[in-house]
Amino acid sequence: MSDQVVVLECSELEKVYQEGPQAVRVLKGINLTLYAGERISIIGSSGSGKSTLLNLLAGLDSPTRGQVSIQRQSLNQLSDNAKSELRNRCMGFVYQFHHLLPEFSALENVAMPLLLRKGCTVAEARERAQSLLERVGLAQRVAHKPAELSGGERQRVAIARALVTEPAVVLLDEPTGNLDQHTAQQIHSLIQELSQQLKTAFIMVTHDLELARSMDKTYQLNDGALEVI
Ligand SMILES: Nc1ncnc2c1ncn2[C@@H]1O[C@H](COP(=O)(O)OP(=O)(O)OP(=O)(O)O)[C@@H](O)[C@H]1O
Repeated sequence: MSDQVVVLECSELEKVYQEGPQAVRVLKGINLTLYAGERISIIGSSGSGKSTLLNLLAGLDSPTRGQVSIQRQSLNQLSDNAKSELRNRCMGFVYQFHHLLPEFSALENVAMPLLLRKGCTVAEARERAQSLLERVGLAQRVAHKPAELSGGERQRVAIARALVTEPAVVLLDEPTGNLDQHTAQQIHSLIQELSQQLKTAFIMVTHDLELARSMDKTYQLNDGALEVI
């Protein structure tokens, strides 16, 4: 990598789910280093632990063993509030389902992460949201509510919302998984274009091998271990 600043690191990450008397060891010692601007994808069969891994990397769940650091800050040492603050400051999220707030317009949904920050005025948040929506091709849709948008447009709004805070890393969990093939292809192109233009690091979980291969590095999660393929 040309830029060697580490934005996210995990070491010996393990996750065991207790299913009644049975322990299910889903992740068995994952090591990963992500550099500023690096774009990686993670593939793996259903149930291999991809969502579990993303949740741990985001600090939304705690590992059984091992640790995750975001910008050199170990999540194990942070309170839930501090983790939320770190997520808002450093991370963006795109899920298979858009999770937009139905009663708010596209512009308001995209501005929301900035409005949750101290020190950002409503005018600044709206201006930045407008600019992001233009960037994802939705200049004509800013006032529409989620129900008034197509599936692809809603996913574009979700991508704009993930990027509006200029996060160090964006986590994407099956971003094209809920779209028809043609729309998935358009969102695929948008993610490729934005991820190449921005300095943001991307971690994308996908079943789409072509999309996975468009990232800098592709990992496979297999039997609890992560390997580059
Ligand atoms: N909260 C939980 N309690 C117990 N087991 C869980 C829990 N969450 C996930 N699992 C189990 O852990 C394994 C990994 O699940 P996970 O959702 O991470 O897989 P995945 O690779 O994201 O799958 P998919 O591609 O189908 O979304 C599965 O066997 C699942 O049943």
